Formats: sequence, C-alpha cells, structure tokens
Amino acid sequence: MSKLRVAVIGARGRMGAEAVRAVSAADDMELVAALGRGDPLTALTDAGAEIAVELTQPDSVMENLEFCVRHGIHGVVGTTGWTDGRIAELEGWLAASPGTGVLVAPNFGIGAVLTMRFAQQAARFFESVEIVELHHPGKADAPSGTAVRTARLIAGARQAAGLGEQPDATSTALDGARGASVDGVPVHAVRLRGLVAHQEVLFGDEGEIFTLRHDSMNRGSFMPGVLLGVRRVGGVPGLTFGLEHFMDLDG
Ligand SMILES: NC(=O)C1=CN([C@@H]2O[C@H](COP(=O)(O)OP(=O)(O)OC[C@H]3O[C@@H](n4cnc5c(N)ncnc54)[C@H](OP(=O)(O)O)[C@@H]3O)[C@@H](O)[C@H]2O)C=CC1
Ligand SMILES: O=C(O)C1=N[C@H](C(=O)O)C[C@H](O)C1
Repeated sequence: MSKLRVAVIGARGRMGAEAVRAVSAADDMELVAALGRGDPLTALTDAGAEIAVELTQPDSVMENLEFCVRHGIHGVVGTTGWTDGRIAELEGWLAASPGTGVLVAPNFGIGAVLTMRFAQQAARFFESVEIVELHHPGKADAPSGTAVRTARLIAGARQAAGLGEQPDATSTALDGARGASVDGVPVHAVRLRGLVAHQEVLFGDEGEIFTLRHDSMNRGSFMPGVLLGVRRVGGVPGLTFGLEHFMDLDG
C-alpha cells in the first residue's frame, strides 16, 4: 500500500517538531515537506503533499489553509484562534474545492477530547460552571482554543436544558478577576513556566463540586490524535471541527 504523503507547516515550532518526528516514525506515512516561516507554500505542491499538518500561529493559519484547500491538499489543523468568521471563510474555500477535507482540532489529546465530551454531558446537571486553563508562558493566545470550545459546548448544553445565567454577584469585582466570559461561562487563563497544557472544568451545585481535569505532560500526548487526523481526513471532504468526529466516542 502506498504511504500517505504528509507535510508539516510550522515544522520548527514546539508542536511542529514533534509532528515531524511522529509522521517520520509512522509506517504508513512519508514526510515529504517540513516548512518553517518564510518557506514558500509552493514547496507543498512541488513535493506532492496530499495532507498538510498545520501547526503555526493564528496570524499565519488562514493563508496556509487557503493555499492548501485551493490546491486540493487536505489539512489537519491544530493552530488555534478560530472565530465564526474564520470558519465561514474556510468553508467557502472548501465549497470551491469538493473532495478536499480539513480537520480543525482545538485539541489533539485524547483525554482532552473526552474532557470536552464529559463536560458537555455534565453541564445540564449543575447550576454553576467555570473553566481554568493552564499553559506554558510561550503560548500566543488566551484563553486556549480548548477552553473556548469547552465553554461553547457547555453553554450549548445549558441552553438546550433551559438553564439560565449562573448566579454571580460581580458588582464588586476588580476588572479581570472573574476571568473572560465565553458564552456566559467564566474562563480563567494561567500562564506559568513548567506547565505544558492543562484544563480544569469545575461544576458546582448545592453541597457538591464535580471537577474534570486533563493534563498534557508533554507534546507527545497530542501525536496519536494528529496521526489519527492524517489517516482519516482524506476520506471526509469539507470541514470537520473537533477530533471527536474521527473517534468512536459512543462505541
Ligand atoms: N490542537 C492541539 O492539540 C494543539 C494546538 N496547539 C496550537 O498549535 C499552534 C502552535 O503551537 P506551538 O508549536 O506551541 O507554537 P510555536 O510558536 O512553538 O510554533 C509555531 C511555529 O510556526 C512557525 N510559523 C509561523 N508562521 C508560519 C508560517 N506562515 N509558515 C510556516 N511556519 C510558520 C513559527 O515560526 P516563528 O517562530 O518564526 O514565528 C514557529 O516555528 C498554536 O496555535 C497552539 O495553540 C498547540 C498544542 C496542541
Ligand atoms: O498552545 C498550546 O500549547 C496548546 N494549544 C491548544 C489550545 O489553545 O487549546 C491545545 C492545547 O491546549 C495546547
């Protein structure tokens, strides 16, 4: 069987370097290009890349994806900073390139995907919920893409269950003390040397606290998810948002 021809964009970064190692070590994949900042995107077509793993920064990802989609190169995207406007733009490019697939995964960690699913399930049972995400100080964005996605899933589940706003007497709070509100869910971002990527979701109700916590101790933790995305994305045209769609979570 022929190997999947894979490129990594952002190959010299923390995640990109790990992805280069993981793809190179996978028996069913061939690393055909490894691009850093300043390298021309035409290196992807020159190398005959079928799938590009995109691990750059929010200010670079759109240009890279537009090139990939227009050239029929499937994308496996870990880069964060996704807004409704950006998703609509990406969907527009995909509509003009039928057969091309892009996976955008806010988090490739299997445990992080499960945390999001369990948080969505738990949301309707608790009056209060807050998210604390904790990352290394080199992280460009705050709050994390994972925290934003988790908050939106929780908010959707609360709304579907008919829950109203959470009780919160903020009138005396110092600016920022209650975190950022993502669809009504407070999100707190910690940046601390020594951390990699961590998240806690705290649910509270009368007399009980329910906490979900996930810890990525190193970036190798994201690689099984990246490789799963690479193997699956070519068979799923259009946009897939979230690695859970490539996992049999209910099986
Ligand atoms: N979905 C997931 O599971 C995960 C997602 N992430 C996300 O992935 C992204 C990368 O994270 P991380 O590796 O820590 O960040 P880094 O800053 O370590 O790496 C990003 C790399 O991309 C390079 N780069 C920037 N623009 C371009 C471009 N146009 N073409 C090619 N290379 C480019 C940067 O170069 P330069 O240094 O010159 O700017 C840098 O080497 C972030 O958005 C982060 O949030 C991170 C971990 C897990
Ligand atoms: O920048 C990181 O490190 C991470 N970014 C992603 C995010 O913003 O959610 C995934 C993970 O948290 C690590």
